[in-house]
Amino acid sequence: MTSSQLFEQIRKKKSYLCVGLDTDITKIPKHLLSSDDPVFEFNKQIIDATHAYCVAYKPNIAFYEALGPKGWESLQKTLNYIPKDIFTIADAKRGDIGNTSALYARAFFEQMNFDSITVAPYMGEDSVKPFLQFQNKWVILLAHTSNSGSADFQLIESKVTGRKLYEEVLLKSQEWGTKDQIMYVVGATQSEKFKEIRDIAPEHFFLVPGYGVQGGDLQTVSKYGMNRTCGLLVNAARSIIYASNDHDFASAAKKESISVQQQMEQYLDLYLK
Ligand SMILES: O=c1ccn([C@@H]2O[C@H](COP(=O)(O)O)[C@@H](O)[C@H]2O)c(=O)[nH]1
Repeated sequence: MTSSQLFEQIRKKKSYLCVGLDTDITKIPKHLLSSDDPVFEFNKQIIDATHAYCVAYKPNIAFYEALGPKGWESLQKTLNYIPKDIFTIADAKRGDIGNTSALYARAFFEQMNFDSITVAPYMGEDSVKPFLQFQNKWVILLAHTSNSGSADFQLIESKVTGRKLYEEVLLKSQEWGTKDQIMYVVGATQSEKFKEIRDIAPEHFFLVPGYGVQGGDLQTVSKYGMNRTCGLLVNAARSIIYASNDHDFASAAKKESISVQQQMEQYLDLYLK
């Protein structure tokens, strides 16, 4: 999917919501456990209930690979079930020496056909470049993450440039590919930094986790993070998919995603440049 197709979906749905499919078999409603593939059954009902209100789905790969081959099968079935006009993100946080990265890229882009993958930029250009060789596929680089440990390395200032490590990531990596190939992870919990981060990468999409259970502020993120093509995909996983853990889990997820979509509609009216 291209950035203009993504923006078209955002305008059509008046939403920049990404639903996180972090499906934990120990947390899904008990009545699903008797089905052949409880994880897929849960995801299927969540997708049916939420697809009209979101523009992206982000399965975190850890939740599937922890289940072994059966988990990979549930993941592939989920991916095949997602409507084709919805952007898909493999939250896998990969990145290795070039020849290994090339195989990660083939796994997620060719075998599974995800639109995008999250990548840790720590190993530098040759570890990221192999992911950029695929047409209409995206690399989503970790820039300033939502967790408290993000301060440990990402905020270290270079003695040479005076810039923080996450600022160096944002600046340097823009030389490796275009705004139609690279997005950045910026946590919603870092909302006070969105203005300066947007100034460093004015045109790129940001994937914004950390809203919902982690407490990030949607309005501040939207006010300072939005650009001419929205430029934001705000992710919520647990607050939507576990809105209820009973028979009504899908309708509760629908209600929660409608509520987020309605706020996003207002913010698109207010802040789209
Ligand atoms: O900085 C980051 C990068 C990735 N994540 C991932 O996003 C979701 C958040 O889930 P919630 O339930 O909405 O908190 C999860 O998959 C994380 O691994 C992140 O939170 N922060």
